[in-house]
Amino acid sequence: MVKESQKIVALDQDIPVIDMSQERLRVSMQIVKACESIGFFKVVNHGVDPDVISRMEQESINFFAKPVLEKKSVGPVVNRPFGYGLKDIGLKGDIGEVEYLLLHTNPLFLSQLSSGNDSTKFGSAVTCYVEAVKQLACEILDLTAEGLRLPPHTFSKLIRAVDSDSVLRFNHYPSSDQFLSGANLSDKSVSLPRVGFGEHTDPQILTVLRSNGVGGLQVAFPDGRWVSVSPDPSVFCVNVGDLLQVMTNGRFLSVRHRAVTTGHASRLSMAYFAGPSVHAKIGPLPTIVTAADQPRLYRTFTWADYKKFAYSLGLGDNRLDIFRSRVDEEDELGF
Ligand SMILES: C=C1C[C@]23C[C@@]1(O)CC[C@H]2[C@@]12CC[C@H](O)[C@@](C)(C(=O)O1)[C@H]2[C@@H]3C(=O)O
Ligand SMILES: O=C(O)CCC(=O)C(=O)O
Ligand SMILES: [Fe+2]
Repeated sequence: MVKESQKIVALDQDIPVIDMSQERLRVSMQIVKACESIGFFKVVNHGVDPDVISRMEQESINFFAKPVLEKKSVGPVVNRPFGYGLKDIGLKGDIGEVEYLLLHTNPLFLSQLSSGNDSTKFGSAVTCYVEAVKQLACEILDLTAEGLRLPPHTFSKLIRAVDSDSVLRFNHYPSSDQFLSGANLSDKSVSLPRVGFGEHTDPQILTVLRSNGVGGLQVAFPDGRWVSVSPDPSVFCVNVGDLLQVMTNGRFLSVRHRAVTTGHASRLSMAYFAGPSVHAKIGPLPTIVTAADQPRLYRTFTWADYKKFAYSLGLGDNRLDIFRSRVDEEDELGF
């Protein structure tokens, strides 16, 4: 159950909606402003083919409608956290009213993807969707770099790397008649809303999320308000991840967010987490540190180090603080 202190006090009129069909300079300035002030925004006129989206949505509806045993057998067989999950999030005992499918987006993995009889259709829908959202993520990152007056591919080159460690996640928050714990609304002990996906930040560079028309996503504003994002299947929600906060030396905010479920209808979300190669060295960009005349806030680390540490913690724990620079530390990054 969501605690009293964590309840929503605002709806999303304060969330920036960025029209990507505007003049490029304007879009890039709006993106930078949104990343600095909240770390979250919506994009419209994003150019992603609606057929690619609706095909992916239909395939994920079909997937979650299957019996649990079949969902668990989605292949190729991989270790947790990948594959189908029911309520368990991560490796540290976090749970939520959610079932999900977590896939690595490496093309070799996607080419082997199988999900029962409809494997080819499912695999091809995923491949097309990943290609489209990756393209969108790279475009947004290029605009971001331009807005910060950095070389245009500063961030997107990390995502375009052949060994980029990007993942795709499908989340299904069932309606109360399908609650995963077996409870239903006629049971007076069931308190609503319930936590679907607990409060957290996304560890990667950038997240591009699309949902059906059912709400549930909430973002924490810097002033302490939790803002409920109104659902719109035609937009993509974009949020800054931990690595982008580090690379911008804290200028951009990796926003805390969560998903709650009211049980009125089932929510389906699909999130693409754009990440670098596990070997990539991540640290504050020297130009940003110098230009802003700011002390360097974070050390340099590899994405592999960061992920390993993230998985040793719970969902809502602060991961970034441990990577803060010590005062006596030199800037050792040759980025
Ligand atoms: C508890 C955890 C689950 C998570 C990895 C983590 O250690 C902390 C972040 C979680 C998160 C949030 C964004 C993505 O959904 C995810 C796949 C990711 O990369 O970081 C999940 C991880 C997960 O569910 O395995
Ligand atoms: O389902 C949602 O809207 C949010 C999911 C989320 O934050 C995540 O998968 O990391
Ligand atoms: Fe998230």
